[in-house]
Amino acid sequence: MDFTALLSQATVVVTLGCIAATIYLRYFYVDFGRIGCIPEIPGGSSLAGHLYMLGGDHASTAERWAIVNSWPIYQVRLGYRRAIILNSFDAAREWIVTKQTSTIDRPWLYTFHGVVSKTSAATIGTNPWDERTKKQRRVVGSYTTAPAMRRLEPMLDLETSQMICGLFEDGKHGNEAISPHIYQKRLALNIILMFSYARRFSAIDDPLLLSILSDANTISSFRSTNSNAQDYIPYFRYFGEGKRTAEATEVRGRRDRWLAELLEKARESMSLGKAKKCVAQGLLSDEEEALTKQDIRTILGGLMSGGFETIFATAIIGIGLLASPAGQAIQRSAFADINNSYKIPQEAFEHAVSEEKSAYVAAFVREVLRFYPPLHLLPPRQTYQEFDYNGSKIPKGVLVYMNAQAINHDTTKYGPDADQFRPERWLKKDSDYEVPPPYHFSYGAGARMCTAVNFSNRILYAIFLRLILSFEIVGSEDSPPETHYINYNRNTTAASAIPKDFRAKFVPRDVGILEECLRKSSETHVEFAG
Ligand code: HEM
Repeated sequence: MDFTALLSQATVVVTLGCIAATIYLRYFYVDFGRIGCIPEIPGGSSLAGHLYMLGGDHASTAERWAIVNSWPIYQVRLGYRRAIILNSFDAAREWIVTKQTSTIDRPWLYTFHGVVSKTSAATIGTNPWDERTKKQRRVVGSYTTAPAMRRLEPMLDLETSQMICGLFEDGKHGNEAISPHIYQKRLALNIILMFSYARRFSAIDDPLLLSILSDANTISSFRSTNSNAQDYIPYFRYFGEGKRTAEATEVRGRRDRWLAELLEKARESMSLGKAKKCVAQGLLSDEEEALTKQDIRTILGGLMSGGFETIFATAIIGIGLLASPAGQAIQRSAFADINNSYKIPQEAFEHAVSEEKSAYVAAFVREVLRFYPPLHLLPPRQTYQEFDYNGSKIPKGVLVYMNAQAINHDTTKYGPDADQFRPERWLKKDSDYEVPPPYHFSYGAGARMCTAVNFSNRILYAIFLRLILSFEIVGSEDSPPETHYINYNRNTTAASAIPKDFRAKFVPRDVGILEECLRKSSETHVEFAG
């Protein structure tokens, strides 16, 4: 065969290949065709859809698209998956609360479910909706009811006091500016560990503590839309992006080891007859729910991943806000309200773990969560059944994202001052904008809402009340906190928004009273598994 014939044969093969690829990408690659009634962001490419157009900060780009197009809800393509993004309070309420039975499912994602969770269990928050998930939710819910929360008070007392004590001592009684991050990290991790396994770390440089913190952070990155193109473009699972799979496999091994070690410790201390009231021991001795090993691992995995970074991130940015110039007036208002709510500061310190009596501090907690949602794009939902929306059928199995950053700053719901941090908005009706439950979408909403809303609000209330009561918090001049609601985030490609580093002085309001409060708190008895 001569060269010209060969060339023309090759041209035919390439042309046919291109036609086949185009037909495949156009008609077979994407899971669902365009959904009629919902506008689509223009410009997606055949293979990646809008994935790379979302840039390095998916929540902010999605928020900008909603604003410039005046589309509170729109559709995009993330590789082969069609996705609906909800950007306004009303759209999110309609889809996630009013139509909750239709949007209760969660998608299967290659990296998280197929790799990270392959050898151990996934988590409740990532599981599809079925009888098993329903049962697991019910079981977790039973550990955060009001009576169950009373059992949490001693551990909350211990951890918040240790955090205050660390800032007081290491900050040389308010003379040196320090970074508050590690104290909040330890607090959040210890509370979740004590709640789940009756374990805690006393040293902030304990190697297991540091390993859990770093692994939890890496695992959370496998849930982000930004860092896992292989979830949406399946071919990457075998080529260039395969290094994410290798990373996921490595961290999975370490995570499995420390989860197994924690469960074994809880089991051992039970067999020694030490009755502890942690979730692991409750699950191991359960006789009512017929829990399997997989149920137990899924529940505990869910607690460890759901609670840690969210509490930590919220605590840190709340402190950053208080330490900023604008936060000084907020500290004064909060301190005045605490003093009005209690006879003496010692009483306020003690009761901070058992009630939420200061309306201003409770409003501060709600405003921190609204303004700085720790998860900007919430864990994805998937439609569970077909339903009607604006005259079109939304098929079963479509991805749905709540953009909490956009929803929580929706000016049509919160008013023109939605981009201002104002706890007062929750205290009295001082504007035409009244916001119904869930008030903000940082905990999600509807039937898959966070199972630990009351628990988390109580933890955050105790942290902020005790901090404001104990200290005047002043940001350092050379390393001040960044408090802009987008720019504060250290890594916009991660799933959780962890605030950038900053330093602050924690100046005791009254050393005598503070020492008395800490002494009293140190007498609280908390049991550990060892
Ligand atoms: C500031 C603290 C927290 C925030 C902002 C938060 C936020 C969230 C969000 C956004 C979801 C998904 C909700 C949805 O899809 O509608 C979720 C689910 C969940 N959270 Fe939280 N969370 C926090 C603390 C905690 C804590 C402390 C725990 C456990 C002790 C926890 C356990 C869970 C569980 C088990 C789920 C899965 C629910 C399901 O899929 O059915 N969370 N959380």
